[in-house]
Amino acid sequence: MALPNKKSKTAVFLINLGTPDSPNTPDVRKYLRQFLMDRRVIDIPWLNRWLLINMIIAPFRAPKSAHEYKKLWTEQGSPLMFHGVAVKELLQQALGDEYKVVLGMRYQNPSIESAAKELEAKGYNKVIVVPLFPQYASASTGSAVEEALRVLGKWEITPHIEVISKFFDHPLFIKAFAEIGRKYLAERNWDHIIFSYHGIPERQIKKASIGDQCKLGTCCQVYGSRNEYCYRAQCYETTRLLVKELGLAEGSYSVSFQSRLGKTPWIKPYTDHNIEELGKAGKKSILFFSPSFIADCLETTVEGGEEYKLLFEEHGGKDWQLVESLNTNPTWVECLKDMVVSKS
Ligand SMILES: C=CC1=C(C)c2cc3[nH]c(cc4nc(cc5[nH]c(cc1n2)c(C)c5CCC(=O)O)C(CCC(=O)O)=C4C)c(C)c3C=C
Ligand SMILES: [Fe+2]
Ligand SMILES: [Fe+2]
Repeated sequence: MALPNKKSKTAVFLINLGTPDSPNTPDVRKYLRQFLMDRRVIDIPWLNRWLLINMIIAPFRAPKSAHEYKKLWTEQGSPLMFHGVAVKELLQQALGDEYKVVLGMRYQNPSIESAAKELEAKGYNKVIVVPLFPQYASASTGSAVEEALRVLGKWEITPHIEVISKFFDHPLFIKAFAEIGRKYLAERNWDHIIFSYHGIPERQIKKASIGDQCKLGTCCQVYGSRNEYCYRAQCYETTRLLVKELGLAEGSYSVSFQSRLGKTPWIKPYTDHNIEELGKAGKKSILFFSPSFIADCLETTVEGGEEYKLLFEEHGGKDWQLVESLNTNPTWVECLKDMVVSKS
């Protein structure tokens, strides 16, 4: 007997980081608690992490972050969420009926567990897991995949699983970001261009060094099989490809890492230091790319679009322009489709 049609469908499981349910302090606190209790995000012993979260993050950081989230929030909610839902729908249309696309968030809602339940109930037996992080890091992709495998592994009939663990060099990912950036490059000459990526603690780079130990220096500027999973090397490679695609001149741009938390060393150079130095060096206009995010979020709109703009102005800068994220860019949807089809 032939299987019902729906059984032959492939499920596409998009996973993003997640965002609070609302910008109010209790929801932001709940989000930060779940996010930062993840041993891949704050990779210190459990008790130390618990104390840090309950003694510092929950009482002090949560209200401050809620204040930032209020600046980000729109009538449609959090951009990370509404762009995610829109991209899920666009990808579903692009892939057609042979696929079922769902979206789960690593932290808060809709959870990976609830998205997986929807698939299990319908009997999907092949799942393509797509963490929406261009560059692999244990704290982002690694955590999303760990959670997806935990949840999918509990199914009565365990599905065939494919994982797309990185796409920092996918030609359509590069093309999509370049398309958005080109609008601003055509408008005027910029004194400098920054490619800023979410930072991670240096020790997390060391832990992910397989074979050659990353020296956190110029070694990351050449990407290859020896440093395939070095997050910093993937960021430099995304930059190299974007620079090539956009035809930027050497010396007109820099790479740096943003959003650091705590006192331990994070990967360098730091974006805030980079901006201060550029301002002091007399640069008056900066175009700011954030190619570690595929949708606008707190780290692009508020940190990249507002806080860094102020910092630049405080150090003598005049014009600051954030390049918005991929959001619902059609080339980005094509990129997702291409990655899914190649795993089908
Ligand atoms: C130790 C702390 C953190 C690590 C490591 C980290 C890695 C990491 N994060 C992203 C993507 C995003 N992070 C976002 C927000 C955010 N990140 C941290 C901490 C770490 N991230 C915090 C505490 C927060 C919350 C905001 C704040 O209080 O500052 C977001 C935005 C989410 C949103 O709701 O808009 C994204 C996206 C990646 C890709 C990554 C590793 C490479
Ligand atoms: Fe983060
Ligand atoms: Fe490296």
